[in-house]
Amino acid sequence: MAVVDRWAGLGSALASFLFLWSMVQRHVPVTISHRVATWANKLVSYFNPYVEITISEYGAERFRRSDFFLAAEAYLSDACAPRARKLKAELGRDSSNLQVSVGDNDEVTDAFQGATVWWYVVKKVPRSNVISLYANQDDPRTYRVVFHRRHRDLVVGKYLPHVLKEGRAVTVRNRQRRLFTNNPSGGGRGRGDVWSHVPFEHPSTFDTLAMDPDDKEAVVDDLEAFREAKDYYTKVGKAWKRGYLLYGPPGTGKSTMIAAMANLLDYDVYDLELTAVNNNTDLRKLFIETTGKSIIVVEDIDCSVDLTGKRKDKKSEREADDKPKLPMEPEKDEGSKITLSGMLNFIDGLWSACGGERIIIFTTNHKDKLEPALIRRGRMDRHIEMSYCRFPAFKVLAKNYLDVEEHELFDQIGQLLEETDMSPADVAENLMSMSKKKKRDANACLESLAKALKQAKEEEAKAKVEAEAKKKVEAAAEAAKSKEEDEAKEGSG
Ligand SMILES: Nc1ncnc2c1ncn2[C@@H]1O[C@H](COP(=O)(O)OP(=O)(O)OP(=O)(O)O)[C@@H](O)[C@H]1O
Ligand SMILES: [Mg+2]
Repeated sequence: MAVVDRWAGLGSALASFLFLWSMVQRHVPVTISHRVATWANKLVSYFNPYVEITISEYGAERFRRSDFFLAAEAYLSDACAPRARKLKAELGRDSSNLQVSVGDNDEVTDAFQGATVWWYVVKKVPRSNVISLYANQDDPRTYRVVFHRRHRDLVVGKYLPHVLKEGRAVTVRNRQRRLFTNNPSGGGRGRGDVWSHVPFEHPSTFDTLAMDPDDKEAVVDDLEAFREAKDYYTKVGKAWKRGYLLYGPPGTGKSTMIAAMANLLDYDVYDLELTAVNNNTDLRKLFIETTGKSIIVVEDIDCSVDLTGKRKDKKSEREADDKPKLPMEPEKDEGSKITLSGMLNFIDGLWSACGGERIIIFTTNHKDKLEPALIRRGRMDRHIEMSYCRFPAFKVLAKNYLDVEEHELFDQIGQLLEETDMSPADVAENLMSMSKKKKRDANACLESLAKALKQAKEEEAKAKVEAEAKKKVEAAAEAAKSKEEDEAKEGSG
């Protein structure tokens, strides 16, 4: 501790000064003691050639850790941790590598363009009767950066920006991507509690996603263009975000595609459960608490809440209120009160521009049930249809599941897939079926698929015949009824 040794003498002088100072404070009026304090500061800085900058863990936004503090922490762990004596070890990205950072109350030295900089990590211990407002349960920490005053311009103008840039780069490198889900509204203890998260570890990629190759390429191009388009969005005056509507029958790969998107872009995923959000204000809070480089997903948007924008019939509401309630039945007010306008605000209101680099995805099985305002272009910029498995998509699945690119059954299966609607999930299930020897065998799996397709085709044809027959019976009954009515009219006339 070179700095501290050199100024040890000054330390004891300061201790005597502080004693005298406490006496002065007790007996001298406030204005005079304030002046003495100012002179004392000037005196110390005259003799002390070292300058100190502090970086607090919680800045002006008391509930959120300061970006600069986090960058400094990452920078120190990467560049300076090897020289520190007290280290903290944590699991990093993918839980496979170890992250080492500088321990509390330790000191590390860094060199930058001929200047030496000392970093001190100081933990602030709160007074015992103070209730902490910080989101994190740990006591807040502060970095003290100490350097000679002749390096002031270098440190402020170049070194600290370098720390910020490098620290951010290290954070991105070590980032463990996360899958967030919202906690029920009102259940959290503070702002930091609105989302819970687990590591995001879905293996899906666009290579393993079965869909038409041209459509797939178009989606990948669109995502990559979005990622690079920060300047473009600024130029045209648009918030840097993009909306996707994924629609199609169950098991066609909508959720799988979201995971592939997150893996392609290296983004976090926020899975928003709308039924757990009480009202528009809570919805906005949730949005504010998301970070950039993320995908916000609302699955099955048509089933989540009533977003038709229509007011409910007053009479039916009153009737519902009059019905006797079970003891455990929640009060009506406890339900979700998210409105269409709240949802539209969520997608493209002023708040939605905060942070930038966000993708919002809605999924649905019934696109036609959605309020057109919710999914108009500009809100949901791209509508992607995920449909039943056809031959090109099947080839991807056969390659993934069986490692087979050509097979004598391919023609037959291709033909059947054009004539029958089977979801990729069902096709995949058949490709995973085991042969009698409990070993995955390509021939057996493809035969099982062909058999399932033939069966599905027969069932479809049977259902069609039955539906037509039912239609005919209904039409005949209708005709007989109207004939009877006509005869009755004639009789009475
Ligand atoms: N296009 C696809 N490519 C690869 N695998 C698929 C595809 N579609 C479905 N699967 C497989 O089927 C399973 C179910 O698919 P997924 O959950 O993505 O369907 P979904 O469209 O989201 O269905 P739902 O509408 O019921 O939510 C996945 O785990 C995946 O293994
Ligand atoms: Mg799904």
